[in-house]
Amino acid sequence: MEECIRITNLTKTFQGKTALNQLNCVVRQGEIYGFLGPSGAGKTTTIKLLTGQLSPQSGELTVLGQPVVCGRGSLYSQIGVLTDTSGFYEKMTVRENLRLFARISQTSQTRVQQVLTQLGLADHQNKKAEKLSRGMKQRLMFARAILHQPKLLFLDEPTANLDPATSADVHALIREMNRQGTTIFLTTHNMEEAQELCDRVAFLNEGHLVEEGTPQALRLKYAEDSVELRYQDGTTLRVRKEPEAIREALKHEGRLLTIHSQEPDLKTIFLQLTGRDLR
Ligand SMILES: Nc1ncnc2c1ncn2[C@@H]1O[C@H](COP(=O)(O)OP(=O)(O)OP(=O)(O)O)[C@@H](O)[C@H]1O
Repeated sequence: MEECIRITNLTKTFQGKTALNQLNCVVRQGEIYGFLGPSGAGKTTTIKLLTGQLSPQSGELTVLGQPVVCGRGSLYSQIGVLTDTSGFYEKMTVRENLRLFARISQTSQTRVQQVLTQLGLADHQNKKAEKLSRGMKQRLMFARAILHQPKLLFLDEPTANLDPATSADVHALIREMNRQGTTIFLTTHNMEEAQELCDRVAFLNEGHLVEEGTPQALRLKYAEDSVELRYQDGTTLRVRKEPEAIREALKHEGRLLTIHSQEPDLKTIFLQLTGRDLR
């Protein structure tokens, strides 16, 4: 699979304080890559560096085959960014906002109608942006970010402060965009979100990348080396995850109901690796 993002030995400091320290990672084209870490880990800083809004102290960044140069906008026609500071004009309607952004990004006006429909905004297109619910505002920001059909979309905490139903809608949108070929670089501290959505995840802690892999591979890697057997009479047995131990346990008189492998969730793995919770 082709590379979409390459980060090599990236270091960023703010007034002498290290935010990112010798970071390395590769995002492949077509994947949903989750960049996970607690508050202050350096997630937003990484997005700003990758989108040329900050320059690093050292290291190299390549996005869609081009070296990233701070302040140079040559990538902007191919990437979309959604952060909590992504804006729109409150006093303009949904449609007017998108028509304006379409003009700025030299996107056809027919695309506006397409995006309004795709994001379920068509029925709200004549509403002023300030009158939208939080979930609909998030959709409008998404609409703005994907209007020009970017190959790569950066989503900085796309479901922060959204209720579960709206978050589920946003997840569906992310999946849909990804199905249509957009690579997604997503930051979150919501581990369930990451587990459900991401093809691969990276754990960031205090500016270091401490682990990376598919959610399933990580769960297996950090799985306890024991299984739990549950019998109809209510007995449970925990034995080593080895054929001999399991065979022995199967000799138990009661009728076996289930065998569970003890796989931790991403939150537990992060805690185990860093001693920190993901808040
Ligand atoms: N412009 C800045 N000036 C000084 N320090 C900064 C600046 N931007 C970020 N930092 C510091 O860099 C570190 C990483 O911040 P960053 O915003 O990237 O974290 P984050 O993982 O995105 O956190 P959150 O989940 O809260 O958004 C923090 O210690 C933050 O205080």
